[in-house]
Amino acid sequence: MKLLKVHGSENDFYMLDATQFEQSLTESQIKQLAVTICKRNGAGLGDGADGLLYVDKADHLGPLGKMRVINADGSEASMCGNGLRSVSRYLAEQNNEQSFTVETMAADLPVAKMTDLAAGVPTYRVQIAPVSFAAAALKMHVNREAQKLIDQTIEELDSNLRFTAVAVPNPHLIAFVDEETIKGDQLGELGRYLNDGHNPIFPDGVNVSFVQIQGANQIFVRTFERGVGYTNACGTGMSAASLISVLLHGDQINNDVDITVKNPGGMVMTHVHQFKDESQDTIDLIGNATFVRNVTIDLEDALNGNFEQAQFTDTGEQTSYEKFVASL
Ligand SMILES: N[C@H](CCC[C@H](N)C(=O)O)C(=O)O
Repeated sequence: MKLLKVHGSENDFYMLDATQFEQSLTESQIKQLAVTICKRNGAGLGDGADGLLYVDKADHLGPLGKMRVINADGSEASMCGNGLRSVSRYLAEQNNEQSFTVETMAADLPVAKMTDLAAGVPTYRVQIAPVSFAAAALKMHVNREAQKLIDQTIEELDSNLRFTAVAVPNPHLIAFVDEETIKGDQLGELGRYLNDGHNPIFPDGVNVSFVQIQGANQIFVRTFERGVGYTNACGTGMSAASLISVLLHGDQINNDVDITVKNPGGMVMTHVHQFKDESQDTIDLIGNATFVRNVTIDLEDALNGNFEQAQFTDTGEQTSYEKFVASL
């Protein structure tokens, strides 16, 4: 079995092209594979990963392929912004196309190859959509079943932070904080509680992001992800944060201009397209699609966590990415 180790802003994944198999994997094999190979601290395949990007033939007519996202804990997400850039690059190079759509759980999304952000840093733009502020779309129960949460405190939380919740379409909870707070572990405390599997607010969990406005059209985003924990970056989190920044801080962060989004893993650009009917809002996410190494391992070995025979071949791209980050 061939895997590619990839990352978007150091949010790293194993990418598996399912079309290599005669026989498709079963749902339980896909889940078991994600949980087994993503383990960190030497317990998984190589350096582990934040999740598994499962690429398959599209069901719909038109898209060049389909992306599924399995978190490190085996839960499936409806969307993955950083992962979609690597999937787009993979499909672009396989099909010699530069602009096309990729099928995801909720929508067939337009993607395109862009000018490299830096030498040796392949760069793609992906559309993040659909957007919804509805509590039902977020599976959120706050403030006595409020239909939306826009820049408000959550009564059921002992926190005086003001939050906004938006699905893109995976669920995100966003709060604007100062530099000191973004460096602390209040984000982790919130993230662990809201993803404990039985809290009454987000029974299905939620990705939680703290956002610091750093200047005109410049933000810093740190995310505690559902099903993963702290990640270096979360593409849908940075996209959601950009949309809410335009909504609540439009004097500093503007609609329809490129926004620089820094994160612990590097930097991406976003571009918010806001419409009167907010359910039509979309966010473009532009950033690296780095292929770090090729991995070959027997499927049964990977499923059983026997990694000794795995073969790793580095592409050399990580050096270029690290040079890019050092230049920020
Ligand atoms: N890291 C991904 C998000 C994964 C979302 C997953 N954590 C969930 O929604 O359960 C991104 O770049 O958008």
